[in-house]
Amino acid sequence: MKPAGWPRAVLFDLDGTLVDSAPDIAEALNETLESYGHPPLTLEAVTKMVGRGVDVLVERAYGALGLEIDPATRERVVDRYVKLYEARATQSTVLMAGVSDLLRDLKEKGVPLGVVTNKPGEATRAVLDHFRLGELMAVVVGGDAGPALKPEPGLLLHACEALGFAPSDVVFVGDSENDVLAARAAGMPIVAVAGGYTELTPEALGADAAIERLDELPAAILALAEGEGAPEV
Ligand SMILES: O=C(O)COP(=O)(O)O
Ligand SMILES: [Mg+2]
Repeated sequence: MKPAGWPRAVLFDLDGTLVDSAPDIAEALNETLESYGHPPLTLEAVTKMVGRGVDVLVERAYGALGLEIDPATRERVVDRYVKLYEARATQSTVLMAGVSDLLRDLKEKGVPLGVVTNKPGEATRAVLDHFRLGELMAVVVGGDAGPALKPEPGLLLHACEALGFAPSDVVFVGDSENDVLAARAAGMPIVAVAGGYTELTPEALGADAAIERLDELPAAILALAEGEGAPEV
């Protein structure tokens, strides 16, 4: 049983958790590939490449096309991709089901909220502001904030520090193995939500709680606060 007022804050992953951003990511990535004379990838293929940050996205795209990429070229390709993505980050992107209600509900209950994503900060803020979610966030940490990307714990620890709360008092909500590993390494409780950009089920991700939809989050948090562990898988 956790003390009253637990958790002190809730942090969310972005891509595949709060927003379905894969269509804009795929479009910007394909524009980038085309500008270098390479063929496009399908939305389905790109969706599975999202979540480890922009360097890995570009590496995976080149790998899928059977192309080698040296570090200097990758840097140039990543720069172009980031520019193209920033220019269209909110064209086809939509909120995941239940996001607005959930965030406003948590906010009304006085729970500070934040976003911790591997997506670079500028595009992250543009997406959040487009959906008027930026104003709900006490902290927003993007992939270029300084610390190593998830699955390393640094971005999450950075957010907890900014909020002034111990990691064990802050719940993280994400869609991928990356998020689970980062939270574990940071010492944070983690809730995995289905419908994101992994082929694994939320149960298989090994989180403290697994939910099908975001509107199940308050109940999952309550169960964690009451000391109910993750269901056996
Ligand atoms: O890979 C990315 O750029 C972002 O992914 P995330 O929001 O799931 O961390
Ligand atoms: Mg994600």
